[in-house]
Amino acid sequence: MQPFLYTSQPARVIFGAGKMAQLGQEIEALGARRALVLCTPQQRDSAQKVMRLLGDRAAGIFDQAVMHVPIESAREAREAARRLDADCAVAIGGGSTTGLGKAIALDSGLPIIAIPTTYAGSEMTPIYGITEAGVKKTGRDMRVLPRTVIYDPELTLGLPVALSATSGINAIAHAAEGLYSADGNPVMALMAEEGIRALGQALPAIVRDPRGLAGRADALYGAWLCGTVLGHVGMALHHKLCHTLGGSFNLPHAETHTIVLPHALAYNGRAAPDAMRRIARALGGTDAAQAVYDLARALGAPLALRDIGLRQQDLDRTLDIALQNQYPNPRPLEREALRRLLQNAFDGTRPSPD
Ligand SMILES: NC(=O)C1=CN([C@@H]2O[C@H](COP(=O)(O)OP(=O)(O)OC[C@H]3O[C@@H](n4cnc5c(N)ncnc54)[C@H](O)[C@@H]3O)[C@@H](O)[C@H]2O)C=CC1
Ligand SMILES: O=C(O)/C=C\C(=O)CC(=O)O
Repeated sequence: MQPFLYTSQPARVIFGAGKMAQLGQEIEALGARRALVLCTPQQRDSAQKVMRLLGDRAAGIFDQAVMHVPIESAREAREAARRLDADCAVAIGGGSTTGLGKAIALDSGLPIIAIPTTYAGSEMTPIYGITEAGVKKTGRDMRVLPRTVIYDPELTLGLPVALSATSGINAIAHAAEGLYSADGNPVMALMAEEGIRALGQALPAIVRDPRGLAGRADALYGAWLCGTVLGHVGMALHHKLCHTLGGSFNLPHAETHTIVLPHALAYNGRAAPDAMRRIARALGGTDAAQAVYDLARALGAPLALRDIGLRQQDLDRTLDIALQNQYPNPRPLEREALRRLLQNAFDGTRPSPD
């Protein structure tokens, strides 16, 4: 056993079909009276359901959550919270909506209740991201960690199959990098392997039967575990590359993670054999990188960066940005090998050990 440091973060998690009905009690338990409900324009119906559920505890809806939290929408949401005299916020949606709640909490300390409807995992982390003048900055601050999280699989029944697949692999990426994190620990390793296992079984079940509650519940369970890992330990090369591709080329978040992960794992394979063994075991394969690639292919997910809007001429710039700052990674960052990694991800090649 290697030496480790383990710090746990407070979490109140309510899990189960129909559990959204408990929201009023949870707001009361926080000592709050007026909730601002946050959502994307596409999920306004869900926010209206929350409003009806809350009755006179509902302060209003702010429905302008967008991916990567542009500072303008963060400012508008903060202003709406002040104008409506909200003393808490309920974020119903994926990582973009939770991220907007975090931007409010960072500024005001307002407690957030998260009701996740994708598998991105932001609800379990003290990580925030805000985009200003085309540059996305992320940071960690305990003020933004949602105080209560309600996982209700019924709310995910309408998540399109394509987004379910890529969002699920976004979650697997948190756990995979958690397994070789520079500040990993045995508790997070247990959660990571179990999270990958749960998602590896649930995602094919969702593709077969998108409205099957059992598959949806298992995927949300996996997302909770993987999100917890992201919240507790540092990430590495894979998240750095995806952050660069999302922030600088506006590539879609979950799809980018899905395409890059097998190649990042192939790059790190020899430097992190124990993590790779655990990832492969969790997915029932023999090679971690290939098992993730084969899962994505079986789910019908995109496999090549060229298919989601990146251009060949963007690869060198991606590499330059990703190499600007050093960060912990099991294998040192080697320019030529990383360029090969990016080319393989661009082409969608099945990875082989690098
Ligand atoms: N701070 C953190 O710890 C983390 C932050 N993120 C951030 O979250 C964002 C991505 O979040 P995602 O969840 O991937 O996407 P998202 O929150 O942007 O959602 C994608 C789309 O799916 C819709 N949607 C969500 N749930 C749905 C459902 N159940 N049924 C039908 N439609 C639904 C949304 O309204 C939106 O149009 C990125 O900005 C990423 O950086 C992601 C992971 C962790
Ligand atoms: O970029 C953020 O908002 C913060 C972290 C993540 O998005 C994690 C991830 O890349 O999935």
